[in-house]
Amino acid sequence: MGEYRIAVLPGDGIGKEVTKGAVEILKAIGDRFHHQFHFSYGLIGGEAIDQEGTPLPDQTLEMCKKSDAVLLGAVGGPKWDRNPPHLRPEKGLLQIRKEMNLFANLRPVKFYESLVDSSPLKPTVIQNVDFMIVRELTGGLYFGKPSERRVEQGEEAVVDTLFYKREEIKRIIEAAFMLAKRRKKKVTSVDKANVLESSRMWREVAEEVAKRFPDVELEHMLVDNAAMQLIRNPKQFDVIVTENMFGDILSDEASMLTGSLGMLPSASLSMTGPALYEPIHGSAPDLAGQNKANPIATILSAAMMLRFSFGMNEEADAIEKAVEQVLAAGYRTADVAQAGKRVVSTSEMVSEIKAAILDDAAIENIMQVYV
Ligand SMILES: NC(=O)c1ccc[n+]([C@@H]2O[C@H](COP(=O)([O-])OP(=O)(O)OC[C@H]3O[C@@H](n4cnc5c(N)ncnc54)[C@H](O)[C@@H]3O)[C@@H](O)[C@H]2O)c1
Ligand SMILES: CC(C)[C@H](C(=O)O)[C@@H](O)C(=O)O
Ligand SMILES: [Mg+2]
Repeated sequence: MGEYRIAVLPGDGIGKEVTKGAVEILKAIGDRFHHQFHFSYGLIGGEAIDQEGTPLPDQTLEMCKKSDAVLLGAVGGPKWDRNPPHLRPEKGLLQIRKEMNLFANLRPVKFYESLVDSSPLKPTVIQNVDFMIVRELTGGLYFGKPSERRVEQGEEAVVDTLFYKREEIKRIIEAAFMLAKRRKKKVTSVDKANVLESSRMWREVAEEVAKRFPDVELEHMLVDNAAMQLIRNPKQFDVIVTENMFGDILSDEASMLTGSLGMLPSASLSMTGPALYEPIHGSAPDLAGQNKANPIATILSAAMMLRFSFGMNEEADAIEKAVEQVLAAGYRTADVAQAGKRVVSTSEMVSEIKAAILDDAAIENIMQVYV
């Protein structure tokens, strides 16, 4: 029996509700496949500021570094929006990404047939969409220094810095090519090379890396065009690789191809240490505490954890299949609700997915007896 230590950081707002759901699903997987998952909980974000005076307490970071994988909900909320920069919940998230060297953020965008009418886009545009956004996560505008307000010639001014070392660009582009090699063999590198020097180096590095992957096609696309192409013809994409902030924006946009921001999971990987799994959405203060949020993005993030961190493909498949089954049966949280479908709460959706996982196990047991 395998034993795995999972650090859970629920964070703020709906982060708590959706991680609670994903933990329940992991427990069901543990029961069905006979794995021991040990969960330990830590503070991050606004709640950590309130209780410990810092958005990422040392204890939380230590616990995560010692774990086999981390599951995170979301951070942030209006309560902390006027705090100084070092006391913002989002700072805790950026710090944990940096401290754990989680440079590669994988955000898969996958179409679900049963949600075809939940997206505002036409079925012909979104049917069979299946691509991966590879977002650089520990560099770029989010981390460059200086980032400050200052006075220049008596005028109030402000600066943020888009900084990358060549090596940081190289490793994320390599990650994208490695993924593409196992997929449809196409990398779209998204940049703003017509304006930004950082993007011109990005393009140069992409071309160097591409030479080592002759069977993978490389295309460059300017980010403004990419934002448009994602809506015009998303089926053209296989792997998109891009800078931190471009990836943040494009992935929220891409979520609407699946019907909701509440559907998109992610994995943040480092070269060596434990990985972190989180939905791409935020703490949704408008839904917090109401048992209305869609837990599927976090549940699918847990499936990514099983696949990438623990090598459990069958277990990850079981979660993904259960999600598909429950959606196909017509259960919907409010964000993807359609006329004639059954609108359920966060906890009801989790129960349905859990039941589908365990029902399947029951069928398997019966088949083992008779077949
Ligand atoms: N990874 C993170 O922790 C993360 C990501 C994004 C935003 N945030 C933070 O969250 C706070 C709110 O930001 P925002 O409103 O711009 O973004 P958000 O992602 O929290 O919400 C955007 C919209 O999508 C909806 N939504 C998001 N997740 C949903 C879900 N699972 N089910 C149903 N609907 C969902 C929300 O109700 C809202 O209307 C901010 O403090 C922001 O910094 C955190
Ligand atoms: C909360 C914020 C710092 C974060 C980001 O921009 O990376 C979020 O939007 C995300 O996509 O994970
Ligand atoms: Mg974002």
